[in-house]
This record gives sequence, C-alpha cells and structure tokens, in this order.
Amino acid sequence: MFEKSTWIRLPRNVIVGHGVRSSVVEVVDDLHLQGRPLFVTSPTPKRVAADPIAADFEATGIEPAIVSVDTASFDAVEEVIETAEAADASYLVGIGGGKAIDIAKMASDHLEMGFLSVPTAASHDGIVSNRGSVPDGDTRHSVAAEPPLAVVADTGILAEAPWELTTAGCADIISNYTAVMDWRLAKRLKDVEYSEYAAALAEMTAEILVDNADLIRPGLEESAWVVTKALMSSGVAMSIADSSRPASGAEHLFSHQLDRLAPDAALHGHQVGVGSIMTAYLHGGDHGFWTNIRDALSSIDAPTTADELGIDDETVIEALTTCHEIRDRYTILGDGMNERAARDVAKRTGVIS
Ligand SMILES: NC(=O)C1=CN([C@@H]2O[C@H](COP(=O)(O)OP(=O)(O)OC[C@H]3O[C@@H](n4cnc5c(N)ncnc54)[C@H](OP(=O)(O)O)[C@@H]3O)[C@@H](O)[C@H]2O)C=CC1
Ligand SMILES: O=C(CO)COP(=O)(O)O
Ligand SMILES: [Zn+2]
Repeated sequence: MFEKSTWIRLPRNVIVGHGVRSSVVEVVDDLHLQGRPLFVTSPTPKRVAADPIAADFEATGIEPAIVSVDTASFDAVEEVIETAEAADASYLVGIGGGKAIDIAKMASDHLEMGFLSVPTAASHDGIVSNRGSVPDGDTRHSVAAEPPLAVVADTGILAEAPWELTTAGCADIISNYTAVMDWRLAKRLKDVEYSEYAAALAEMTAEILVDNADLIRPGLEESAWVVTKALMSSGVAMSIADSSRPASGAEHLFSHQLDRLAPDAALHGHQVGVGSIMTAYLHGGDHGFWTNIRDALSSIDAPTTADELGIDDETVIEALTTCHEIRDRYTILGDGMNERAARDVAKRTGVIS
C-alpha cells in the first residue's frame, strides 16, 4: 500500500523589486491580517526599514509594536513572544538579516501567528525557509518554524546594504554544492530522508548564481535582484525537503563551530563559503571541483582564506576537527577529522598558510 505523504509550506506572496518596501501595508491587507503587528528587527535594519515601514502603518491608523534583538538565541525568541503578548500583537513582521527573520519565524510558530519576512540584506537563504537556526550551548538546532505568509524584498534597500552582506548571501548559495553532496552521501550510507527535487533545486540555484556572477557587482541593484531570487529558491528547496539539508552540510557545521570559537568574527555566508572549499576537497574526485568553488567565491569578492575571514589558522583547525559534534547530521566529515588531516586539507586548499 502507498503510504507516503508530504506537506510543503511556502509563502503565499513574494514581492521583490525596487521600492516595494512601501507595499507592506498593502500586502497585509491582501492577506486579510487584522490588528496590531509586532516588528521584529535589529538595530541597523530598524533604522533603514522598520522605522519607515512603521510610519506607513501609522499613516493608516495602526501603531506597530517594535522589538529589536541582538542575538539569534532562544532567549531572544522568548523575549519576542513576551513582547507580542504584552503588545497584544496579532501577527509578526521580521525585518532585517538572518537573525531577525529567524527569531520572528520561530516566535510566530510558537504564537501560532502569521509572519511576514522583510529582508534588509541579501545575506542568507533563510528569507523564505520554514526553518530557524539557533545556537544552544555546544550544539546548534535547525528548528521547524512558521514559513512567511509573504516576503517583501526591496532591492533598493538590499543594494544599499554593505556589499559584504550580498557576497555572504552568494557564498551561502554556492555552499549548496557541497551541502547536496553531503546529503547524497548520507542517503547512501545512512539512508536519511532525501528529496531529489529539493537537491536538484538547491544545486541548480547555485549553478544559476555562478553563471550570472558577472552581474553581481557592488552598486548594481540588479545584483540584489539576482542574489535575492537565488536565496529564495534555496529557501524553497529547504521547505520542499522540510529540512535544511539541501543548503546545509559539513560547511555549515564548520561555520556553526566558528560561531562558537570566534563569535562575530565573520558573516555566516562567508564562513560557510570557506568551509565549502575544504569539504569540496574532501569529497575528492575532480581537482576542478574545489577550485571551481574557490574561484566562484573569489569572483564575487567573498573570502576564500582564514585570513580574509579574520580568523586565525588554529581556530580553523579546531573548528574542522570538532564541528562534526555540533549536531547529528552525517556528512563527509564522518566521525571527525584528526588534526593532521585537518591541517592538510586547510593547507592544500590555501585556507591556511
Ligand atoms: N533559517 C534558515 O534557513 C537560515 C538561517 N540563517 C541564519 O541567519 C543568520 C545569518 O544571517 P545574517 O544576515 O548574516 O546575520 P545578521 O542578521 O546578524 O546580519 C548581519 C549584519 O548585517 C547587518 N544588517 C542587516 N541589514 C542591513 C542593512 N540594510 N544595512 C546595514 N547593515 C545591515 C546587521 O545589523 P545589526 O547588527 O544591527 O543586526 C548585522 O550586523 C545566522 O544566524 C544563520 O544561522 C542563515 C541561512 C539560512
Ligand atoms: O544556514 C542554513 C542554510 O543556509 C541553515 O542552517 P542550519 O545549518 O542551522 O540548518
Ligand atoms: Zn547558511
């Protein structure tokens, strides 16, 4: 008897383009959302987007509550839940980078409220995904969460954000190549749940981004357009898989461990990009594979070395040798690398000197 079933949760509205920030009120109306929104943001996104959007709401007689978060943590999710209850909010709007959007989607899941995703940086592929990523002591959870009812991505705002945020988003996408290789390996060796559609979409997204690398230049609003579409496509792959597997393999474990060992040293996307160079090398095969990843990263100005990340060589080795313990996710790292092997891969790929 056939007993399989799937439930794919995706945004109902996706609005991308120049000046669409001013459509948030209209989108809320289109979704028939009533009552008071709570904006979940962080300091810079508050200034560049949340405050002007709040003014648009005030002009219609609605005064949004606003909470600004500093870290991606369960404490921050709790703070948002308490603020939503105290403010009698009826839906949430995540306005910012990956941190603010992740916290909004997890809080809205707990509150059983809808949420809108308004990215201010094309820096991560959690813009549409139905998952949050939160560090918790020695581990890092990929938490099932509410997908956005709508995404409003203003390419004007995204293009004005610091260039390195956009290159971080590109690197998060390029890392899909190794994430999918890890996923296929885990399917073969551990028979984990696997979706060929999600894997193909994640890979194709990386492919299209790399093919359009010459359009990705600072000061070009079209870059924000190209990168944001890729970030959304990658997020949809995660939603189809109902897992972050299509976009998160060993290179993400490496980055999550760097977040613990060297907090705030570099952006998420930049760390996973450098991790991807090394895990591509570990996957072996064609010499061109890891060099292609390195060259794709450098063609869009993303870091390819520890030095460029602002992280010292020994921290890279520590992260490589311990990051398999971060979570129960089988990857090319298997049950861990020893120090000699880690130093060898980091040196051969030029990540450390
Ligand atoms: N759920 C998922 O599927 C995914 C989740 N993630 C998560 O997302 C996070 C990484 O996202 P990322 O965006 O790099 O992290 P942050 O949200 O921390 O943003 C990075 C920096 O960009 C700043 N910023 C954001 N927008 C602007 C702007 N328009 N102008 C100037 N500065 C701006 C932020 O300012 P400020 O300091 O004021 O906040 C912050 O300093 C990680 O926690 C990662 O785990 C990543 C990928 C997928
Ligand atoms: O960053 C992600 C995909 O780009 C997902 O993060 P996790 O590794 O926490 O699942
Ligand atoms: Zn990522």
